[in-house]
Amino acid sequence: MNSAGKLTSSSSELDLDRPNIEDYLPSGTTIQQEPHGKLCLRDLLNISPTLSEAAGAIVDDSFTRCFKSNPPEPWNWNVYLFPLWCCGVVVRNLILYPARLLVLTIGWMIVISFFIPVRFLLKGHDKLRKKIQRSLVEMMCSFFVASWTGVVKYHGPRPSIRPKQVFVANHTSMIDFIILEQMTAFAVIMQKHPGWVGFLQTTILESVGCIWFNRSEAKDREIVAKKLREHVQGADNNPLLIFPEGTCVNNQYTVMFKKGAFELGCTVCPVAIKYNKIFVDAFWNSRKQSFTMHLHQLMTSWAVVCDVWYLEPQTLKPGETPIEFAERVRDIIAHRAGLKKVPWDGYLKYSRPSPKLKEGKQQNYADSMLRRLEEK
Ligand SMILES: O=P(O)(O)OC[C@H](O)CO
Repeated sequence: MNSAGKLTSSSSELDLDRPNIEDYLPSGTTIQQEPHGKLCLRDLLNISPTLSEAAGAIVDDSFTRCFKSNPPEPWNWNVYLFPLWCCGVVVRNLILYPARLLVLTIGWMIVISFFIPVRFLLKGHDKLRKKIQRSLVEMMCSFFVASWTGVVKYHGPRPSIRPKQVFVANHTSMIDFIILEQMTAFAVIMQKHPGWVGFLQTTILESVGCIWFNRSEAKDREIVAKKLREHVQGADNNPLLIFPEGTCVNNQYTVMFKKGAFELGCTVCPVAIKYNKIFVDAFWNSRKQSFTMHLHQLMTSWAVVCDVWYLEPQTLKPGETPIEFAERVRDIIAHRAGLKKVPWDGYLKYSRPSPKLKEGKQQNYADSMLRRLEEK
């Protein structure tokens, strides 16, 4: 790449990474709109863009922003709205929640009472057993969606079982998987969880070909890569679903896609998921709450509203690398779901930045300084 090209790409990366300092300034004004005669924090930040960037990185950075929950806007602030809000709290917690819990329990009882006999009695009839298990998993997910009064609009053709294709979606919560699974019994690649979720993974979900791994184990990653290659070769296997961000992002941003799904030599079918935060924020902030508490939050809200788009399948273009392919698909999903792209690896949530990444950032910064000096 020539130096002009390099400067352009680092410039766009810096743009993606630019902090929202204006969010932290008094409302109604921007850095550019200075009130006359009064010296404020804004004036100080205006002295130099570098200082403004540094201050931005201290108060807020694009990585942290990807994982920030969005608390609901308060609307109970006057004398007639407050009693209405109180009624809502009572209805949601004392009427809707128990009713939804009952629906979920009944649903579970139905699924399990069919699942166990099917698993043991249809041992010699693989095709029929797989078909029934697929329907039971879809049914189980439908009960989950009903338990939060999920209002899900699906756009585009429903996925069908075809060999050598992989579905990739942006990731906000484990409920993404439930929402997609109620329509199609995907074989999903996911982090192994403890507790009841882990139990579900290793019993019911394994029956549809789901693959679990521990992202901190390098050995697990190799095994998963091998299992993935085997899975896509099987003509009868359920369609593969991967969340290439590898972690939950707050549905306003999208972090880098891991290249694993894009080097399998398969057709990649992008799926964009956008939640409407009108009643509840569907982002699962796993550092702050367990999945059980996340579900409780959804089940005590009025409804979970979201749109799902099955987008046009994509194939690797001649001369394109898997990383470029991943980036192209990320563009398509980000555009459809209205997500802002940031140049971060989501796994940084769990590990320190590598020297390579730090050097890359330093290089970008040096390039931007050089550019500014050249402009002078
Ligand atoms: O947001 P994380 O990184 O805890 O990921 C949670 C789950 O593994 C998502 O499927």
